Amino acid sequence: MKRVDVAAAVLRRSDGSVLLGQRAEGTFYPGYWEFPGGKVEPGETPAQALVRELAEELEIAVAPEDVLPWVVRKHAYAHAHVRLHFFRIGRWSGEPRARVHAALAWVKPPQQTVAPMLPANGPVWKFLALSPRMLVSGVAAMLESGESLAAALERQEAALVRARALGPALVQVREPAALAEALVRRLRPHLGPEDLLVLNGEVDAARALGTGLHLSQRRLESLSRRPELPWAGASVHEASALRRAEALGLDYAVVGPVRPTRSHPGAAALGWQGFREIARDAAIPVYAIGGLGPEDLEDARRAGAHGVAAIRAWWD
Ligand SMILES: Nc1nc2c([nH]c(=O)n2[C@H]2C[C@H](O)[C@@H](COP(=O)(O)OP(=O)(O)OP(=O)(O)O)O2)c(=O)[nH]1
Repeated sequence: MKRVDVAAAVLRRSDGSVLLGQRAEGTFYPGYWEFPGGKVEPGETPAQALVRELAEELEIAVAPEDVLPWVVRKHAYAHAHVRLHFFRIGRWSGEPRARVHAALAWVKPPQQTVAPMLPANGPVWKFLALSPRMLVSGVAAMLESGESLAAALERQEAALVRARALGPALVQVREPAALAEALVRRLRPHLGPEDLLVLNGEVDAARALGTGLHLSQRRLESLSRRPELPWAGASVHEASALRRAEALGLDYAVVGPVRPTRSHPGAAALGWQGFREIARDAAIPVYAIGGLGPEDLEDARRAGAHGVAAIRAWWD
């Protein structure tokens, strides 16, 4: 079977909408919607191919440093096995024009207002609903340092309100069961349809609370199937665990620690280079964690991250 490398762009405007193109008559899968891009030519890197394709297909110019690696998906079509290198681009010059597509549309995830999408793109569209900001809760740690439950919940609530001022949030509740429930009850009134809660705990508890699920690397390694919940992700510390999260079809992974942290003092920090090596060619979005805050988002994206997960940065 022929193997083809393809580079595709998630061009995102500041309102969150993403550009899709409809494939023209006379091509493979005519009428289907895709992310702009095309085949990688011999001698090109996928990022170089994308800059060329975007100039040819849309007449826009993108600087190489604005082409940010995101996820790599494999798909077996009847005509070829494709490896799709998706990049995120938030800055370009020129107004996109349909030079090869039948139509162009700006669509705001998660609503998919155009259809059908190319078969390989379903999971990718789902990933676009994930916020770049994950807040990891810390109520148990606050109680350990002598704070009252009321004060700890109050701080978590205030942290969520601050984070949401920047856009939708993904909240990971990482607490013993009784605290988790109290925290979910406290945070939920602040959440809108674009926010997402995941429980670091048991599948049944997540189902009962109506949240997604976050797995530790140890729990990830004990599973042979994806938990049946709409959203599920995992923390991983090495590439082999990331491969497992991908194989189970999880929606995201969290990789770290990037910097030394107070919550995991013994763990060796990866640094951005170590993070980059683990996250390279990941099939699912990867959050960077470990001594990071919202101000690290730009560096994280350059290293291939979907976003930043933070604990203390939000509530300190
Ligand atoms: N550009 C793009 N291609 C995608 C996406 N999803 C997806 O499965 N693909 C597949 C479809 C094609 O097999 C391949 C893209 O190839 P292409 O558009 O350069 O070329 P093509 O097969 O239509 O035609 P040609 O260049 O051989 O004339 O990747 C996507 O979102 N964007």
